[in-house]
Amino acid sequence: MEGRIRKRIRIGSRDSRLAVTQSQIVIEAIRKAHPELELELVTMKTTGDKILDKSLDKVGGKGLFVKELDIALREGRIDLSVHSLKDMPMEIPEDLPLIGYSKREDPRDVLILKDGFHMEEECGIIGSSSKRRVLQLKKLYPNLQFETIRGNVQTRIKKMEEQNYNGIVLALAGIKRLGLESIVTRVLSTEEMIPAAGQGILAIQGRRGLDYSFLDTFLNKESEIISTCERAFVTALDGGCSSPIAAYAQIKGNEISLQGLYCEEDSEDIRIGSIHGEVEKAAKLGETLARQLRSGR
Ligand SMILES: NCc1[nH]cc(CCC(=O)O)c1CC(=O)O
Repeated sequence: MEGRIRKRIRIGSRDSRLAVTQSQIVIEAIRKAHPELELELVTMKTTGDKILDKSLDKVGGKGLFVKELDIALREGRIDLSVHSLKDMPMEIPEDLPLIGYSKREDPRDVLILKDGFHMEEECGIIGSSSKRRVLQLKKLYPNLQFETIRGNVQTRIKKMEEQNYNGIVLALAGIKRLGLESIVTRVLSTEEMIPAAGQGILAIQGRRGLDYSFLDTFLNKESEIISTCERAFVTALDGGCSSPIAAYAQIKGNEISLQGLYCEEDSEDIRIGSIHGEVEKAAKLGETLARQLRSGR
């Protein structure tokens, strides 16, 4: 043996600041557990990053933020990719399985308001292109109007400051990872605003056949169960990432509870419900709640 074998691992990421920060969290965790590995970050723009002038619903297609990374993974240009679970399509290609999940960061959404604007004012424009967020905020603040806003977190904050928006809604997880907590006006509780399935969780995607045991200390079993439950709910409702669906699962001991929200496309009929049971039944619980909400119970 000629000294220490250096194994190089290339980690693929979108090139937004949040995506890179998230990938660095994973890189640091691997580095700590396996200092012998050589880790390289490979960033790339995805279709979803390139098309900024349209609402995602209009662009259509699923997995707009993952396709380029999938191709790089398949071609062996990267060895794993780091994603926000929330952005992952429900169907994952068989040859590019999800290897595992991070511990969940705070799953709540936050309001970021322009200086001097208060939600109770008679009117105001909130920028959001998420039907899930708009539906739930309309209930809380019927006085407000909503307009689509696109771009990564940085871009949206800038658009709010420079354009005709009085505020925006973002995930606290991303804001925290970027160290931007100081711009948050109000944190919305998970009852006021049920989060998106997977919000706050990072998913690691790999190539079938590769050994990912170097990730073992990073991966979180609870997040895997939570993902199973929340994504079973979304899948059973046939929803992609732009459908008005919310799902939030929590584990306590051997019990898992799931809060779900579902709204038939282009209707105002918001259905909210919850279910709980043993963690072993995570997928079944998600499917059952989906069926109950869809049938109107
Ligand atoms: N769709 C973009 C996206 N994907 C994941 C997050 C936040 C981080 C997370 O949920 O882990 C964000 C930004 C946002 O919604 O504010």
